[in-house]
Amino acid sequence: MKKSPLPLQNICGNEKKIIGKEALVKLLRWHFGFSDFRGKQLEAIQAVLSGRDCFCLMPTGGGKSMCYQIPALAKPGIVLVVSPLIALMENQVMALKEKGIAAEFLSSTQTSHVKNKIHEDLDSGKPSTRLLYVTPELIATPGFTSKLTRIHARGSLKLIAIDEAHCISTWGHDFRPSYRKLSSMRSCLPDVPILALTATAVPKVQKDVIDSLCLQDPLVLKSSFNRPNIYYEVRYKDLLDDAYADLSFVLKSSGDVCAIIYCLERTTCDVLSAHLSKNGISCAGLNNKLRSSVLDDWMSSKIQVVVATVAFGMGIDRKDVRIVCHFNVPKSMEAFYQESGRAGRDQLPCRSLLYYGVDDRKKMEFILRSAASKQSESSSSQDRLSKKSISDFNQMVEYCEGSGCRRKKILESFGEQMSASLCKKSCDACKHPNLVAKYLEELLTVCTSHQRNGSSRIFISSSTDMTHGEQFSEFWNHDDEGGTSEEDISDSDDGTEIVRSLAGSKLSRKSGVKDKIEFLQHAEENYYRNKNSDKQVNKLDKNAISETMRESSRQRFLNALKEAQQRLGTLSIEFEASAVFFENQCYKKYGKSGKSFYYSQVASTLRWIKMANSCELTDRLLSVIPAPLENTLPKEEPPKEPSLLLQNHPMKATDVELHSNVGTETTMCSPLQTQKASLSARLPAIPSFSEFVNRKKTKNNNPGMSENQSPHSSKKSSEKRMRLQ
Ligand SMILES: Nc1ncnc2c1ncn2[C@@H]1O[C@H](COP(=O)(O)OP(=O)(O)OP(=O)(O)O)[C@@H](O)[C@H]1O
Ligand SMILES: [Mg+2]
Repeated sequence: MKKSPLPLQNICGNEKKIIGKEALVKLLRWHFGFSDFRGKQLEAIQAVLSGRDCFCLMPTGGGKSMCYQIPALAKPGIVLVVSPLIALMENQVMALKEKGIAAEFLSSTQTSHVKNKIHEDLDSGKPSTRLLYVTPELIATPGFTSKLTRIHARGSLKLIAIDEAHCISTWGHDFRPSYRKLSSMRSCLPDVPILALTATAVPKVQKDVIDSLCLQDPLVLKSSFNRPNIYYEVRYKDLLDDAYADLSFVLKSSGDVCAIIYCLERTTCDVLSAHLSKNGISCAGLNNKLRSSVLDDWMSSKIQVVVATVAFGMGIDRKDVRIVCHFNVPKSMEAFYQESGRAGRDQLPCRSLLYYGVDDRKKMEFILRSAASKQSESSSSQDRLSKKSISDFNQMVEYCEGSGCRRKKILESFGEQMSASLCKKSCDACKHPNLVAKYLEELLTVCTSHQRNGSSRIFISSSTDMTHGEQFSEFWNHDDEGGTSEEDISDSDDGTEIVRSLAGSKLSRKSGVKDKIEFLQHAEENYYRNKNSDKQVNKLDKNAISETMRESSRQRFLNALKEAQQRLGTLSIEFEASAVFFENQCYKKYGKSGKSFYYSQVASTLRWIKMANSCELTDRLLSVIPAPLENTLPKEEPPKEPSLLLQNHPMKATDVELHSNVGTETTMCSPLQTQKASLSARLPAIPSFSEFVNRKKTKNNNPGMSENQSPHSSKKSSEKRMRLQ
């Protein structure tokens, strides 16, 4: 049941004075049911309520959100919360609304109807909204800045909270270019206090955050990074027969506990989650398509184990995570600390498990070196980034390959001194020192013998595609952030673009060492060539889809279809024409939007081909290419509005007829048609992301309109929406 807000008369007032602890605790109890403040919460709250800037460094799960949620309830007016992820904003707003607190968020995922209502409230002079969550991209738009200035002029803006503030620093592990734009807030809204919150800030990042946000004489609050309830442990892949089986065993023997497994690549997530599920573990891989449903199932304990890339979890508040496993070595101690810190937010005992492999290490080193060059154009800052990311990663390697207390290593990497006795045997190195020493010795032997045999196994397990130096991803590229988009793109696979874009290798397990070395040399040459030529390429060209890219996509479709044939046996399709068809579909849908979207569509179609059975494949191709399949498709049709393409296609009408005939006139159909009919009944056409979003928007905007209803009437608005994307 919703709780009405605690009357504020006794506590509120716009004047900048310290509000007493008692009144604030009363708010905490009334709205959140907690008996007292934790750590430095109270100090942070009192500081911002008195109008002072504050930099708040608290460990993951330490309760940073409360530092801006209580101020929102203590005084009238709005607290603006800048958050890097749409999923994170949605979760927090939902949780606050359930408590009866007037919180809203603004993002591109909302319908214009919802957005308008929020804007109406903001413009109303006396807004009822207490907490307004926004993305950094939105803050930077001139329209929103002037709106904030107006709200502020009316005296209704009382605090700006910047969550995950380390994203502003290029020294941080999760740098977001869009966060840089927040530096203008101080000049636009000079006397509104700013609260910067983060769980990860080495001294350099801390200084960078404070400087970049122009915090004035901020109260700097720091809590210890120690997470005493986490047991830290490393397992060595090179010493295990089968790391998958080992992880299965660990999870099973821990009981049906809640866990997050982090992998470097999405393909590993899929394979690993399939393996775990086969072994009876309640588990799902968090890929793009299933993203929100898996997240919902995991948050509501329908599934216990989620296998995801590191994009998952920032700010996700499931308290009872008992195991966080890194199946590949993380890129830095900061990243590792943040991710492993998602375990045990309820302060109860939990475990951080890291599977370390020498191959993984080499792969990550390559990725980081290449990523540094991609991120920066000036050679000096490139050098700096490259050195920094490699030295950050070396800390992680030392954590795994070095002897001594793991906890001590974590804390020391954040500049915190700790005596080994503080660990109280809560890491494998302190609890089983002899065993860990033995493992490290064995690891050394394994590595030496690899080197002696010249059989470095770099990249052998990668399955990501990399063709002609182009990387394929199903998600938006953060390169696009600096573009023209006025809205946020914060729901992309956050923070992983570095890894994602460079993790690929087309070397298979079967390639010989010579091939691998040649490939690496080639990659290195390409990398330096691109590095120089990139400078001359403007944004527009970078986003254009060249004929070479298109050809390579066709080739990828062809390969995927041939693989599908091997997997499925006979496939009665014409391969080349089908490959051209699939590529054309991607190009038609996203040719104008640019290569990120185009790749996104190519990648998801490829994944679909890899998973489809022969009926599904035949059906998809039959529904658009008149049988017999011929290579007669126009190669360069202008892009059309996707939903109309689908809905208006002549074959769609046949689909509907066949659909309605199922069970009555099936004898009239050929076996293939019968198959198609039943498939039409089971399988709706796979919508692309934009189709999905547009349909959703259409539905929301026209609640009376059913999904099957012809969209002709709304054609104009659909086109408009497409243009906006
Ligand atoms: N004073 C308190 N007493 C008890 N529980 C609290 C208190 N303050 C916050 N919590 C709870 O602690 C959990 C973690 O809080 P929160 O999500 O704000 O952490 P955080 O510091 O933002 O973590 P992260 O760095 O992972 O985002 C939440 O479930 C929250 O309800
Ligand atoms: Mg948080």
